[in-house]
Amino acid sequence: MGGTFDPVHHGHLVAASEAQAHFGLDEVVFVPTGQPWQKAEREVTSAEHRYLMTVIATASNPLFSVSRVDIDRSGPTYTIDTLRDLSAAYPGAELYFITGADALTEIFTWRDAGDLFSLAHFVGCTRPGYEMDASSLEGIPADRVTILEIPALAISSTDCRERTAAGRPVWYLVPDGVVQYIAKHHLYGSDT
Ligand SMILES: Nc1ncnc2c1ncn2[C@@H]1O[C@H](COP(=O)(O)OP(=O)(O)OP(=O)(O)O)[C@@H](O)[C@H]1O
Ligand SMILES: O=C(O)c1ccc[n+]([C@@H]2O[C@H](COP(=O)([O-])O)[C@@H](O)[C@H]2O)c1
Repeated sequence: MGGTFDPVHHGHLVAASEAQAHFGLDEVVFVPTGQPWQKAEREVTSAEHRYLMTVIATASNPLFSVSRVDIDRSGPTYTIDTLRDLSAAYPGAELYFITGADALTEIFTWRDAGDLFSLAHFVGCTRPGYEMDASSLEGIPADRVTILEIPALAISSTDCRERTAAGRPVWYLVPDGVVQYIAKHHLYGSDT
């Protein structure tokens, strides 16, 4: 599952769990972005903080792991590179790239988009507030994409950051350890 995870929240974790169960995946690898070039206009928290929060959030699930491939590669993060690196790390594995339906509808703006579908099956998880326009998926080979209906959790990293900055709680929106990590490192303008 690719994401900026700034911070990781329960919407991400539920999407990963549902995809794992639906496809019977052996493992879900969370891949925090290094430099999310389509978010270049905004400030993104350091990759190490985002990586560590993702490790904390996933630590209790034996089927979840976190990869550093995107944060250890310099330059903008492109999924084509992510998938090539993961193919090399997991030779012979059948890869599923899990993302939100909102991100999937943008896939033809991604680098080398036409080459992505030979490397992985794409899973777009439904997300409250995002109506899926089926026509945006027309260019994807039908056998390489699945829209997966998941329990609706209207949580976003943006809202978690804004709540923290305003001194409002993010308990139960993100895992407990992530709440504590945010406070310990004074992320997102938290003052405790
Ligand atoms: N509540 C959610 N339900 C389903 N999918 C989600 C949810 N939140 C995020 N995703 C998906 O997870 C992937 C990684 O998300 P990302 O790290 O960008 O989080 P975000 O909450 O969308 O962040 P931000 O608000 O900072 O843009 C994206 O493909 C996104 O669509
Ligand atoms: O490959 C690209 O050009 C590309 C452009 C935008 C987003 N992505 C990937 O889409 C995933 C979700 O991204 P984001 O920014 O919504 O967290 C993440 O794995 C990104 O690396 C990939």
